[in-house]
Amino acid sequence: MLYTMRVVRNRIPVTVIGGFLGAGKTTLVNHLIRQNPYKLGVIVNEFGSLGVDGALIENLPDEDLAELTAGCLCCSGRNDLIEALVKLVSRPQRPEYVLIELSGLADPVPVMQTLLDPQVRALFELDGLVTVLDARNFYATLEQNPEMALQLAYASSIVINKSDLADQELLDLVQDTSSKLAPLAKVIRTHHSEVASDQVLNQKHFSADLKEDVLETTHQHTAGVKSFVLKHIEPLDMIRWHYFLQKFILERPGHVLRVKGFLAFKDIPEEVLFQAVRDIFSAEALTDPHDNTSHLVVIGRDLDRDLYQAAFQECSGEPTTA
Ligand SMILES: Nc1nc2c(ncn2[C@@H]2O[C@H](COP(=O)(O)OP(=O)(O)OP(=O)(O)O)[C@@H](O)[C@H]2O)c(=O)[nH]1
Repeated sequence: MLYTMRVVRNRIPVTVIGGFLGAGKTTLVNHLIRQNPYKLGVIVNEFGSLGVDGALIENLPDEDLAELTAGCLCCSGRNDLIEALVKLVSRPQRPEYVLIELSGLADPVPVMQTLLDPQVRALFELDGLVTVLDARNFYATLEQNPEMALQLAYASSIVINKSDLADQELLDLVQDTSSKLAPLAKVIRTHHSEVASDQVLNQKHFSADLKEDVLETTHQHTAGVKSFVLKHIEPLDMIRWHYFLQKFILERPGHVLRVKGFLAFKDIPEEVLFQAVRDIFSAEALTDPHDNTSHLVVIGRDLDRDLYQAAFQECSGEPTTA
């Protein structure tokens, strides 16, 4: 089974904005709208039916804003989100770029998984997850809600906000901890979510433009989340790779949170950009050659790096008959 997909051009990029309650997500959305880098469509999700966050979005025509107030996107499911996305792009003046602001308690994973779904990817391209942090309350939030550490693992950019309310020492500590929890992310410090749009939008975190430095990520371990890089210089055997994918990634969604990297296969000329968010994965044939070796960044909990490296080494060699 060759499961690669061609890169579809002209998909509308989507950036998901997450972060703890009150961290500065709406402030960031407004700041991005003010900069006007693209014609933006915004989807706002919140728990209550009042649509408060929607009302807080400024300077955006009503038709470019979709409010999902029926429940938390991570619980109410993908259909509401897909409907909102389709509605935004069905307008004569369709947006060039879509922002999704999650509710402060939402798990970003179901939303990212929806955006990685092949049908959704026909029209939209997940660009990245921006996680906004309130620097002053960071450690208290993390202590009271350790699951937040896992949410950071998926971030492509971290905005350490409210720097006006924290001293230098605390900001350094928050930066250090958050980069360990989010080894794939770029970290930006600011106040009032004042971030230049080109620092968080169009980062292509989920596309074939994967930045090389990501692959140099070293082994880190904080709050149970660790990351490491698997490398293989021999081309992989497709059947053995499928076994590895099944056993070491897809069957371990509670442990393997995020995988990203390049794969080179025997007898297949194009290399592949592989991405997984828990048990949802995608693989795209690269149009430009990489270096014809395989590298995967793996982020997860309670993972044995040596076991993973040994199993990944097994992915070359003769096809198994099992
Ligand atoms: N002092 C200070 N206040 C800020 C900063 N950024 C945002 N705020 C304020 O913090 C409050 C919450 O900001 P929002 O942007 O609404 O936060 P949010 O993450 O969207 O909040 P929820 O939707 O409730 O999760 C607002 O009163 C903002 O004006 C900052 O850097 N410094």
